[in-house]
Amino acid sequence: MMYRFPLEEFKQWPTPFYYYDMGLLSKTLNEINRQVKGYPYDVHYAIKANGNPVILKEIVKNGLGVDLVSGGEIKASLAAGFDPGKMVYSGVGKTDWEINLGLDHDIFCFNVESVPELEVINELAGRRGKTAHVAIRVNPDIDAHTHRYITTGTAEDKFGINIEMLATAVDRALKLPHLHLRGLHFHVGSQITQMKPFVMLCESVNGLLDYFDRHDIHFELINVGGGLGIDYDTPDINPVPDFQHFFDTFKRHLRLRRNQRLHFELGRSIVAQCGTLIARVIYVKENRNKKFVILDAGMTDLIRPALYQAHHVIQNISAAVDTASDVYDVVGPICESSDVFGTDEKLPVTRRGDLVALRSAGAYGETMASCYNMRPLPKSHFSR
Ligand SMILES: Cc1ncc(COP(=O)(O)O)c(C=O)c1O
Ligand SMILES: N[C@@H](CCCC[NH3+])C(=O)O
Repeated sequence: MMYRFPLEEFKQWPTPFYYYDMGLLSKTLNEINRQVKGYPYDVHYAIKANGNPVILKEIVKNGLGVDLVSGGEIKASLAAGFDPGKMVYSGVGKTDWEINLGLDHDIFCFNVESVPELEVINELAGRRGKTAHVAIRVNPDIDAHTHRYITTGTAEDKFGINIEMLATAVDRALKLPHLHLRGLHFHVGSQITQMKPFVMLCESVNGLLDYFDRHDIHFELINVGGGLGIDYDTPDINPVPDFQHFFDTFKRHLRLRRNQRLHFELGRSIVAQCGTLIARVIYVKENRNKKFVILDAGMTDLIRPALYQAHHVIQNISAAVDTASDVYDVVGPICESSDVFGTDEKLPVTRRGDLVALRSAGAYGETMASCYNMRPLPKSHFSR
């Protein structure tokens, strides 16, 4: 059965806009908390997936920490009420002002991606008379087999420190006077739907912990990043991702040491399914071989299809259930040939003024919107 949107309300709001099902977000967060209860696990929300203040408030309320990648994200998470004692900050190119902002707020941990960054954080912490808490981001060289633009954990990617250079980096971190090394950080990629890459990650972590144990180096935490994928094809069948399978993988395969905590940084799996981009049909036009549905939303509102050839389920939510169907390319109004949401989409016969839903758009939708073609940013609305 098709998800029921509040159509009468939608008719009154200017399009395009993001609509968030807050009940689903709450259910998703409850499920995460249920799965980690009783385990030494800390879950951080990767705010890059969605920084909408209303969404953030709900996540704060559910007690999660936050995973950051910029000074702007530090500011947004402070404004939303996240506890700095639960803030972790990754990124290959942290600038001085961003590091200083993190230091001023005594964030829980900088996930450091290079030896030069270790040196800079040490120097900036020293100048403030502080100790910076750090974890070293390891590039585990695991291919998560997702789209090549969203793999992060292979040796060719810019992220983290290669395993063969790790011992030297750890040694350096332990010697720098204004750093406290909390542990190791990993992240293998995004939209991962098979558990195999996570099992491989656990095996890699186990091997490294054995190695450091032998050298009498012990870590208080391991951070395995995020990456759990969602069901883009059938969002109504799997509105809440399979967190049980995900956390069980780590419970079964990762050999945590005594008093060691396991950190996670989940983005997409928390917010993707609760968000939908709602657009209005401006025109339906026929060319020689194609019929086009032209929406008032484009790649500026949701860039994932143009950037990663991603597909979001497209639904005409105005059409009556028994309407005859036709086949269309669904496109936006932007002056780019890649501004296409779907080709050969079977939809009910569609007319100017109909409302169209682009599903599973809660993650990397609103946060990646741009003003290209001098368009305004999309607005947002929330379920009651
Ligand atoms: C370091 C780090 N942590 C967490 C995430 C969140 O990933 P996801 O949204 O796939 O859970 C990302 C993005 O891929 C990341 O780069
Ligand atoms: N923005 C990407 C994922 C990248 C995640 C950040 N490393 C997406 O929409 O799928």
